[in-house]
Amino acid sequence: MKNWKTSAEKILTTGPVVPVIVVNKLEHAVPMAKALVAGGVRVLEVTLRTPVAMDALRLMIKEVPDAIVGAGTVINTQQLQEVTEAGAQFVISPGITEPLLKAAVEGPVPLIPGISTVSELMTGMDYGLREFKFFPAEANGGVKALQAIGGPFPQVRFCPTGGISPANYRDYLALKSVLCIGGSWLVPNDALESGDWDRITRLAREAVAGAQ
Ligand SMILES: O=C(O)C(=O)C[C@H](O)[C@H](O)COP(=O)(O)O
Repeated sequence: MKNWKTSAEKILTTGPVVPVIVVNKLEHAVPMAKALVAGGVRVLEVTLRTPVAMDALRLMIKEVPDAIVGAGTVINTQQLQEVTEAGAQFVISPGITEPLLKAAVEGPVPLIPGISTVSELMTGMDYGLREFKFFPAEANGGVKALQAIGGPFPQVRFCPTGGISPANYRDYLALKSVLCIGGSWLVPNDALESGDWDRITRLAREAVAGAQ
């Protein structure tokens, strides 16, 4: 059923934190990705929320081969096709739709869809998926909610995202069902704007070190 070139599990077990990246200026893309890799963070989620996102994705894939670059905020099959053609190594969506699931399981790139209810989780499992984003993690009840939702499904694994910070990410990582967490704090917009790549490397390094 799935012809994925790599597994979602492999992507989500590469490191404990996945930066959720919003790129506003194309020239930020490569130095930012290099700064994250220098800090020990290799799996990078580029959200399709800005006009330059697709170009940023392509550029990071080409220029930063040590990174594992995926697309985030993929919400329909057209975007899925576009990011697949661009060479995205994984795809993350904030929610789950059957057209997206159907297209993804027939395609080559692992999809990690967002779920926030048991029913959404079961829909994804119907398509053979075992790894999910839990979104929006904090607003949806946080660690307690995730524990309860995952309870009946011991084989399922999560990447909680949404409202996670250096103050609470360890609480999520402590759960057996959590492979990694996603967060935007690793790539602050003001650091991008001021070209403070060292700060991004530092944030990445601290996040990885703190997870151990
Ligand atoms: O763009 C997407 O597809 C999303 O799902 C949204 C992100 O997960 C949040 O924007 C995470 O942001 P923070 O809560 O600031 O860490």
